[in-house]
Amino acid sequence: MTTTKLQEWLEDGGVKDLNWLQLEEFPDTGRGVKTLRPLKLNDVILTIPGSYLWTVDAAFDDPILGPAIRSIKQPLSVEDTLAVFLLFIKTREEGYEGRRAHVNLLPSSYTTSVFFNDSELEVCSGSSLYHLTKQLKQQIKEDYLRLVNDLFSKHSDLFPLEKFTLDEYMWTICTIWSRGMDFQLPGKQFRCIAPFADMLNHSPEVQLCHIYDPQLNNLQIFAGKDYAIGEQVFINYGSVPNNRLLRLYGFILPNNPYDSYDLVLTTHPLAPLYAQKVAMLKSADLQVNETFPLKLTDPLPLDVLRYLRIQRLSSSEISTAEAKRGASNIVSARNEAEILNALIDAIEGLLAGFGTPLEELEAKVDSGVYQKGDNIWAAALVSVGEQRILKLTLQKARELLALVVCAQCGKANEDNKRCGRCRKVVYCGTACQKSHYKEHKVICKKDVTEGQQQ
Ligand SMILES: C[S@@+](CC[C@H](N)C(=O)[O-])C[C@H]1O[C@@H](n2cnc3c(N)ncnc32)[C@H](O)[C@@H]1O
Repeated sequence: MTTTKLQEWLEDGGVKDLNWLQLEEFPDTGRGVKTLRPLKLNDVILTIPGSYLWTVDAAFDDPILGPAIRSIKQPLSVEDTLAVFLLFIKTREEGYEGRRAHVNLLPSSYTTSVFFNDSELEVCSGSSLYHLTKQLKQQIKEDYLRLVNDLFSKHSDLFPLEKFTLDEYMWTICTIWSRGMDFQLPGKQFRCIAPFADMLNHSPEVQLCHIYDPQLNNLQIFAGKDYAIGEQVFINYGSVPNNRLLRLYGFILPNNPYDSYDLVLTTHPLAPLYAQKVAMLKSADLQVNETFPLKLTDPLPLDVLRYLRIQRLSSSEISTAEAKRGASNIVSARNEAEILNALIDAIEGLLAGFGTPLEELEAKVDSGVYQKGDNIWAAALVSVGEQRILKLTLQKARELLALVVCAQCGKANEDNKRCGRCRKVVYCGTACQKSHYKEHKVICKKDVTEGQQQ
């Protein structure tokens, strides 16, 4: 794979040790970087000077592009500034040899979910990926039209519309999503694309090993583990779930340990005691519009319960000590039953919204109906991952509800007592316990047996 021009440009800028790194096609990850020497954990592999990065500042400092993007009344977003910068360089016929050498090495197409056709996307209908992808496709069109209106049409010499097409804009946005590196610097977010470093693929098995140093103004890549000669070198893109991997990077990791489902909770301003509850949420470190990642390892986080407990406080519960403490524990049996029933209804609704149910999708994936690596296979696995998490959340919510409401009559009393044997259900009294015995004994016995076998 010829990287000579890019290499020469970077070496002119003082980048060292590039001759130890080589681009190569790898079976599972596609093109990546191979090391031609052994590396030890934390060895510096690559240092790219700040002036070689694609950044908002570099776009603004460009003598031709800068004045045009500075002239816009409504400033461009970071993403759009980088997109215009990349497209501008891509369409230049002279000058910018180094940056153009980099652009020429970028993939010509992407497999991020916005490029999926309808039947590929339909496989994961109901998932958060499905909804977000539809929104993003629309958003990209709107952003492109705004750029045409605010920038391209005003500087047609720099941005000829036959080259600055919607398809090119979409390609550029996906370039930024899949290759951009984000860093939290004191007081600001910093986003860049680093030539050559952007050829490194992701592995969750290496340590985080890319940093931007604002003092030295450079980007450094370290070895995230020990490598032998000829091995592929990876960086770690972070704890990214499959729905996000497919949306931003166009690939997934089977059995991804970071899979999650983003549960969005909001409270309507017309809800009773709204102002007081918003204040209570705030003092409990929660926002009124919050997104909670439900994870395989924690499918029902305490913060979801705290949010819902506060949201559903009655006027008499709002001044209780537990509510004031941030509702980490049950506020009242009534409140707990209400929030768990609401949560169960909501999760059942979400699961019913998936076009293909979990069991059917799992069977299809296992039987090889979908070719491994295809878009449709990746979409199916995202749906499987999200549905598995939601089912775990549902199970957890049902288990908690069974510890609050009488298994026979459904009453949520403070003094309901647990079944002395399995301790997984509660009763409001012996009458209910006796009436429920026939039904309960099957599970009660089963749970005790399972417990003994473990
Ligand atoms: C920063 S670029 C890495 C270099 C890229 N493979 C290339 O050829 O230019 C990120 C892209 O690499 C691919 N990629 C990275 N890590 C991967 C992995 N573990 N499995 C499959 N594809 C991966 C995805 O297409 C992703 O969008």
